[in-house]
Amino acid sequence: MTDELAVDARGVTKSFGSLRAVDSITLQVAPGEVYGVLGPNGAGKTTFLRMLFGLIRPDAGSISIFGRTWAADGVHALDGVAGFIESPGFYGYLTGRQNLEGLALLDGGAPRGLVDEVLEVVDLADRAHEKVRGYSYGMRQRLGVAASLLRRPRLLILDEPANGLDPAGIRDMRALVKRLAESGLTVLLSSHHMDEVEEICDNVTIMRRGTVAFHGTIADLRAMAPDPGHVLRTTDDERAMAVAAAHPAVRVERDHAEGGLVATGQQLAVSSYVADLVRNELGLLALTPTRTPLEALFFMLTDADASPEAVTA
Ligand SMILES: Nc1ncnc2c1ncn2[C@@H]1O[C@H](COP(=O)(O)OP(=O)(O)OP(=O)(O)O)[C@@H](O)[C@H]1O
Repeated sequence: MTDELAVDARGVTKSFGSLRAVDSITLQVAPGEVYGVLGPNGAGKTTFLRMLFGLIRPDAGSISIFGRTWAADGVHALDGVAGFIESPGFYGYLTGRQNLEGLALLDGGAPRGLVDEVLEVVDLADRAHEKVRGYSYGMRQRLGVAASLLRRPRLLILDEPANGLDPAGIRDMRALVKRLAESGLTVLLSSHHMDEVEEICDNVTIMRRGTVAFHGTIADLRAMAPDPGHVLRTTDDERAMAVAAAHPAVRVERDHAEGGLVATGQQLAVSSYVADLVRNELGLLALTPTRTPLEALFFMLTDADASPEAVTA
């Protein structure tokens, strides 16, 4: 049954006391796709993933994974699923390889060569003989992925795999997820940074206070994104505002918090405004992009004061 949905979650709800941490989430992940669950801290991402792993039970709704459910299949609902919630734990006094060998033994032993193979996939083969306590946070996260791969999963669930990583660590994790997806694995990951997922995910669900604020493809999301904004510093902001009157496609406002101006509009319109500033003999001290359009949209969708209605592209 290759065309069965990897994840089919419908109306999944979970409350803790009076707090509805996950409120009627419906989400489908097709086999082979990389799916992102995005949201700010406390949006309910981890609670949702914990329900997928059967660590907590939903109060309402249904979850099936490759057609299996907890109700009908018990622990077999997780056949073919691996991953980690929050950070994976390892023995610091053992090497990366020893940790994996120990885990493989607990699972009934791994076929010959599998530990080497997964170390290779996560790019830790040449560091596998070192003790894990000397590993960077990014290396531990990748070892966590290696441990999950020991089960030869069809679906990998990763809770904020790039959280706490430096830019190089984020780049490596992103490259790893891409490689895994190319090998045909289905990946469901959570994140609270748009830029972590926009390059690697096919579909995203953006969560806000337990509910779906957006659901669709990254391309759909890009189409909805607002115009890019630029922080502008000039030698005379007063005159720069006056020049803006001739450029109705560009919105120019004072940045009261940081000083200077913010010019918002399509790239070409902003360029023509800036050229006009130079023609008017205004000195241009800085022109830097503010948030990327997708980041700006993410903040709009998840902002506490934003409209709670879901947007489905
Ligand atoms: N076991 C629990 N008991 C009580 N409240 C909980 C429990 N687990 C989560 N919550 C609350 O549910 C809400 C959603 O938390 P959750 O951890 O799912 O969010 P998240 O999107 O994963 O956030 P983060 O990015 O910070 O991990 C939060 O308000 C959290 O405090």
